[in-house]
Amino acid sequence: MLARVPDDLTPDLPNPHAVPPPEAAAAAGGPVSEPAGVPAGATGAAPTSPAPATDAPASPAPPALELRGLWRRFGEKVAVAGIDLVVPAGSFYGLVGPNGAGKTTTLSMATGLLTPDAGTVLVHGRDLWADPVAGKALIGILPDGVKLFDRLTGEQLITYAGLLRGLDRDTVAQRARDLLVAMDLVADARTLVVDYSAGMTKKIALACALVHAPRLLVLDEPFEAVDPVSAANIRDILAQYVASGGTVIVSSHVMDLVQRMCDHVAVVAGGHVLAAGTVDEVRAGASLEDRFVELVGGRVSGEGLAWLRTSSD
Ligand SMILES: Nc1ncnc2c1ncn2[C@@H]1O[C@H](COP(=O)(O)OP(=O)(O)OP(=O)(O)O)[C@@H](O)[C@H]1O
Repeated sequence: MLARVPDDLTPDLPNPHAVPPPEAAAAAGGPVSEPAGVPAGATGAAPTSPAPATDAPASPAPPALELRGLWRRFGEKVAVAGIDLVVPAGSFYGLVGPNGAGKTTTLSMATGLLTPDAGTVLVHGRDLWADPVAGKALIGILPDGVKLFDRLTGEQLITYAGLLRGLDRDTVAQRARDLLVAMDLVADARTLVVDYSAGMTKKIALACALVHAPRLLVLDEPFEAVDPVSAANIRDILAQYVASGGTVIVSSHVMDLVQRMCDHVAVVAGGHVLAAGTVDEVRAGASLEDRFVELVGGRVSGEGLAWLRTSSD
C-alpha cells in the first residue's frame, strides 16, 4: 500500500529563506508574499513616517480558510445562511451534514467556484473574492459531480491541469507519473477518462487537484464510489499531505470515516453551522454519528411504509 506522497507534491509552503517575487509565486501556484520586513501593500512606496517599534510579538499564521458571514440563495431557497467557519492551517477538517445542508454550496463559494451573495472568504489570510487568481493558486479542488475533459486520457488530463496551473512541462511530466502511481492508475494512463469507472474518475480528478502542490485541498465527497483499497491509499496520501504542512477540508456523509480521519469537524444543517471544533469537542464523548443525529434530528420511523412489509401474494 502506498503511504507516501512524493516530496515534489507536498504543499508549496513559504520558505523563510527565499521570498520569490509575487508574480513568480502566483504563477507557480505557490504563496504570494511581500518582501520580508515590508508591510503588506507598501511595496515600493516611500516611507512617510518612522518605522514602528518591532518588539511586538509576531502575529500568528492566519487560518488556512476563514469564512465570515457567507450567504447564498437560489431563488427563494436560502442554501447558506450566514456561515462562519475557521479552518486552522495544518488541520484535517471534516464538513458533515444531511442532504441539502449547504455543504457543496459553501465549499463552492470557499473555492471561488460560486459567487457569494454576502460574506468574506479568506484563504491563508487573503481575500479570495478580492483577488481570485492569487487565492485560487493556493487551492486544489475536487468538486462534487466533477465534470472533466473526459476525451483526454488520464495522463493527458493531469498534464493539462498542471500546465493550466503554470507548471513547466518537465515538472508536469514528473508529477503526472508520480500521481498515476500514487492513484494506482498507471495501467490506465492512456485510457480515455470517459471510459474510466466512477472511482477511477474520482482518483484522476484528485490527481488533477494535487498536481500544483496546493496549500489547501478542498475535497467534496472524495471517497464516493472509490473501492476500499484505493480509499485507504487516498487516505494515506492525504494524511501525508497534512503531515507535511498542507490543510485538507473534506465533506463526507460517512461519520465513522470523518471521526477516524479528521482532527476537526463542522456539522452543517439548513445552511447553518450547528457545531464546530476538534472532533473530540464536537462529539463530546459520544460517537460522531450519534452526536450528528442528535444535532441534526430528522429521524423518521418506517411506519408509513408498512406496505413494504406486506406480502404481495
Ligand atoms: N444551482 C442550484 N439551484 C437551485 N437550488 C440549489 C442549487 N444548488 C443547491 N441548491 C439547493 O441548495 C440547498 C443546499 O444544496 P447543497 O448542494 O449545497 O447541499 P449539500 O449539503 O451539499 O447536499 P448533499 O449532501 O445532498 O450533496 C439544497 O436545498 C439544494 O436544493
